[in-house]
Amino acid sequence: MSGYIQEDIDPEELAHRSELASSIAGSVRELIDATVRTEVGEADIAEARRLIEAATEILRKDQLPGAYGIRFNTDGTKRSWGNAVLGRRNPIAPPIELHHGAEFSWTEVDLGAAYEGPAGLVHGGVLALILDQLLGSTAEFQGVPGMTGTLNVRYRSATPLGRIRGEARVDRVEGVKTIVTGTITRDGKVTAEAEGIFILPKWARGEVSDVLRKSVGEG
Ligand SMILES: CCCCCCCCCCCCCC(=O)SCCNC(=O)CCNC(=O)[C@H](O)C(C)(C)COP(=O)(O)OP(=O)(O)OC[C@H]1O[C@@H](n2cnc3c(N)ncnc32)[C@H](O)[C@@H]1OP(=O)(O)O
Repeated sequence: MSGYIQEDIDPEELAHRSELASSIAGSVRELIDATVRTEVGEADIAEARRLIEAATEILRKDQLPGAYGIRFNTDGTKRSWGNAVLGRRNPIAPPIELHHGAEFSWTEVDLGAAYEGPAGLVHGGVLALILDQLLGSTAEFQGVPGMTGTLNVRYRSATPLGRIRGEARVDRVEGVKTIVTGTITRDGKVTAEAEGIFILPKWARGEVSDVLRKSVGEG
């Protein structure tokens, strides 16, 4: 599959690049929040736009030809820095950091003004986005990965903006299908429940390498 890239980068250099990726994305994330919440007038907006356009021009000096893809390094690590949920170089990613235990996987993340749907509440699509990745990565970590075939989300109660917790576990495996369940909680209360069916795609069946099958890495 194209988009899966093998690289050989010295771990120290990789750590440095990782730091750079997190720092630039963090700055832009801050900018997004500031943009959503700004009350400044026309002159300040014009000045901010000038500076943002100058920054964009600097970043455009050296660009990938397309999306970031998924990159494996010879040290066994994997990077999905462009991922819309996990990507450490992607400012529209919340970003969530996943933790994997033997029984379940979890994440905790602060969702601020940029993730609003109804007033003061997290957008339902954002919760579905997070659940999709969390459940999919849980299947991947357990060695039974797949593409999302179906994702059902039940929104039990509104989720106020702020710190949420997501948890997921593999419920069962049926051939090429992995059924994963999960929840979103806010202040200890379950606000959304999900069940996902993750299906090993045809192109990966029979030939999926161990590195791809259990290759959870950093976002
Ligand atoms: C190593 C691979 C890694 C993959 C990526 C890991 C990312 C990890 C991160 C993840 C987070 C990010 C996640 C993302 O963002 S993934 C991006 C969003 N998802 C997609 O783009 C998926 C698009 N769809 C497809 O690629 C194929 O249709 C898939 C792969 C889903 C099925 O393929 P195919 O159509 O060829 O399957 P089959 O005909 O052999 O049927 C096989 C079995 O599956 C049953 N079935 C079929 N379709 C569905 C369905 N929609 N719901 C429920 N069940 C379904 C079917 O009845 C049969 O069951 P049974 O009769 O045997 O009981």
